[in-house]
Amino acid sequence: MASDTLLVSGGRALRPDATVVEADVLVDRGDGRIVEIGPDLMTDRDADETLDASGGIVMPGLVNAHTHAAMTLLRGYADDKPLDAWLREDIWPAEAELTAEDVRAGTELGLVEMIRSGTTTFADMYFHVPEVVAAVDEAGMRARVGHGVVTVGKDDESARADVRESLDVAREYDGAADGRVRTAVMPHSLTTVDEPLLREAVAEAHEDGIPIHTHANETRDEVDPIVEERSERPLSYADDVGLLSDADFLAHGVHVDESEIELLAERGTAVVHCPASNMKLASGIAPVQALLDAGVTVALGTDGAASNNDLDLFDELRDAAMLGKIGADDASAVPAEAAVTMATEGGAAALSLPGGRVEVGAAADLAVVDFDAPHLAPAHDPVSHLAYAVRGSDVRHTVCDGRVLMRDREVLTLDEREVVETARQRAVDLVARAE
Ligand SMILES: N[C@@H](CCSC[C@H]1O[C@@H](n2cnc3c(=O)[nH]cnc32)[C@H](O)[C@@H]1O)C(=O)O
Ligand SMILES: [Zn+2]
Repeated sequence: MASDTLLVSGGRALRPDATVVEADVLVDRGDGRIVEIGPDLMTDRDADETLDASGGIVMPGLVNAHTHAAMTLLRGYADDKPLDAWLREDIWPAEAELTAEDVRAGTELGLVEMIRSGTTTFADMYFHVPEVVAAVDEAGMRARVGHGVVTVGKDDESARADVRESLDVAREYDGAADGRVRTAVMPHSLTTVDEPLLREAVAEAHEDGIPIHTHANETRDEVDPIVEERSERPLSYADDVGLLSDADFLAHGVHVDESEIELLAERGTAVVHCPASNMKLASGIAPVQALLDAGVTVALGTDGAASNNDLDLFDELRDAAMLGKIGADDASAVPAEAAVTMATEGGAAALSLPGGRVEVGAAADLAVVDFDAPHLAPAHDPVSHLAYAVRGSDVRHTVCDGRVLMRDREVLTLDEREVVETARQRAVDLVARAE
């Protein structure tokens, strides 16, 4: 029996087989693991800390497997443009003005938003990574973080410095925040990092057991030049560069053909589907059901708040199920259970991080979702609701690594008001500098 316990009592637990059972969940706060799941485990008095889950569903904390958290500062700054113009005309010029303090403030805003919508774990590609790590440490979340590398348009020296920084921070911060922070080397994409440096970065990272995370096959404009120049598909090029290992994970995978889907399945490389970003930038529709059918690990991501425009993964769940059906021209494609699995277990698997399952021995990363709201009545099938009707604001408590990050909708680890105010101010100043 654990000596330092958190009891999540009175709710119904979503099990890995997608069944829902009336059960308390007992957590060892010492090692951050689930020690027991079952009815009436102990009285509230016997536990060191309790969370009331009555009327709610205890599910794995959601995993946002691809985002740029600090981009909350650019939420609503530039909309209604395709990827390339959006990045070059608006986003990159604004990002050039970002300071380390801005990244800290924007990241904290993103983390507050994620905690409030039941996300415990995320992957972040940005810069000023030490600030991102400090924010994750303070917030109590779990993350795989990295420095995004762009080499196009840079002289050789600054291109090399960008690669160096990505490798250096990945080595330095792996295992930070009591092990809740892991890292990856993050070349921005197959077209924004030149081949020789891409090869170097991948080889060095893998030599040290560090995974690669990159944007891949996001738009047709990005795929076509690779096909023209190399007479091969982008993921065949990626494979040749060595970045399709089973620890690596790719964002988007919108324009992948059958040969690329097969390649992903063979290599064990995960894809992070970002349906809202793909719709907003009109990037296309990822063949999610085909990826699942082939056995590819599929996770979900919001992408940055400037292309979404929020970090609520429940929106992503719903969008993934909806868009998956339109994409496959089949209403049975990407069913509710598959969407929920992508947002939880799929995410944890893609990022090679603990969590994603409510089961004994698993990391105590949990979201308790209130089912009292009118839009969740009646509840014929809780899994259906999680995919199609629940909103992030229905999350009552969020727990990561056995620690309560939000209780009764109050974030405990960050000062929500202060975080929002600071981010607002910094965003205003940032935009003024960029214009
Ligand atoms: N060190 C790099 C920064 C790369 S961070 C990752 C980048 O990805 C950008 N980004 C955000 N969303 C997307 C997307 O959907 N596709 C491609 N890039 C994106 C984001 O704005 C950020 O510039 C530099 O010197 O520019
Ligand atoms: Zn992205």
